[in-house]
Amino acid sequence: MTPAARVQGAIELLDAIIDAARRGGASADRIAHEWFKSRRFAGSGDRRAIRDLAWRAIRASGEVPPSGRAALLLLAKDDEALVPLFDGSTHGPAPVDPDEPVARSGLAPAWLVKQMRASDLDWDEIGALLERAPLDLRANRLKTTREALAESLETPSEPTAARDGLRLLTAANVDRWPQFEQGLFEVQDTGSQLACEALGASPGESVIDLCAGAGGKTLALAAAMDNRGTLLACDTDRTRLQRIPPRAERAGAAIETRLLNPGQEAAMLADWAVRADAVLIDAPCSGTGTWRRNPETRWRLTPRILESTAVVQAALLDIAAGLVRPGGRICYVVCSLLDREGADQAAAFLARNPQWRAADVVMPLGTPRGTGRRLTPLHDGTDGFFVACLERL
Ligand SMILES: C[S@@+](CC[C@H](N)C(=O)[O-])C[C@H]1O[C@@H](n2cnc3c(N)ncnc32)[C@H](O)[C@@H]1O
Repeated sequence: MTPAARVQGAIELLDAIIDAARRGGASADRIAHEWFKSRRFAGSGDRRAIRDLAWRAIRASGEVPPSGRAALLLLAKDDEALVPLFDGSTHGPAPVDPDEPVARSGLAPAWLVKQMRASDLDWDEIGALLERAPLDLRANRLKTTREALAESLETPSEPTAARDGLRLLTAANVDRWPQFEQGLFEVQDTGSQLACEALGASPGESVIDLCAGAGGKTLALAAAMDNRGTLLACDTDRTRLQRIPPRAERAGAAIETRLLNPGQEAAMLADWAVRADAVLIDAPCSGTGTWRRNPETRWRLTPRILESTAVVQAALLDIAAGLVRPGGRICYVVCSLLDREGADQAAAFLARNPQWRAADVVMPLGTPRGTGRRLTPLHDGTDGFFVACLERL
């Protein structure tokens, strides 16, 4: 493809991403995957260039842009090399009309920026949420050590602050590596690894991962527990939960799964009432801490979504409280940097549950926030997280 055709490709891909964001459709990653699948003529260099341009444009536009072309024109304002590629050539974009719309640059929708500023995030912190994320691995201690894994990799890496973590120093397609097939590692952000460590799950315990999704954190808990004790992964999303057994098999991890019906979680976990040593709640949230990976999700959030998610978060905390034995604990985690979803939720839980207290969040990174700790890309080089540890008296 010519450079101009790549720009036109990025415009068309962005149009599909913008449309999905407006309709609440598939994620940008999924759309890009499907888009390239139906355009086999694009070689790997074309794909990389088109994706790179599209993601740069997503990062630059704080609000949903009027069109893919308007988003690319925003990039062209600061990138002189792009302007001559609007050349009207056969597969390239039409020449620029000085009166046509250009997307507005910005970090996020105004209402969201306001919430972030109220959560004490300065402009540098918000800006860092839109930078590129590094690629972190977690060595699977059920099968190897991080030192042995690092030595076996052809790509250079360095240890992270997480117990089993490695950060790759160059980009790589890790899911094609034999070490991945053998279950020697998982791809997992350092912040996510630290959130799992904060639960302090140990061998022999009875542990629930209440919002396990596809099991990213459950696998880390299984490794911490050395497969001894009981580890139950729950979720209300069947498709996600179904991904756990094959992943657990590859990792050699012992994990039970249980699908929950929304609104009936406590009843469906009645056999676990007041029994768990520890419950991890990796609650559904706005995902403001993961914009480095999914920058278009900030176009999808609304105050109403934020409020309804906060209601679910509070309910999950109360459900978890009914599962924990006296002396047991909850680790409440959100990949969000908004206090509404993090520190305020933990504080509200403690206010309505006098038989619970805040415990220290044992973590080598982060800064105190309310009764918990906050990890941010700028301060800690991780995705953004809030983590609180709560203990039943
Ligand atoms: C942040 S994601 C979990 C990610 C997962 N722990 C991981 O590390 O990959 C939040 C999950 O909560 C689940 N969820 C939403 N409402 C729930 C509920 N009422 N009970 C249990 N899980 C719920 C969602 O389906 C989603 O998979």
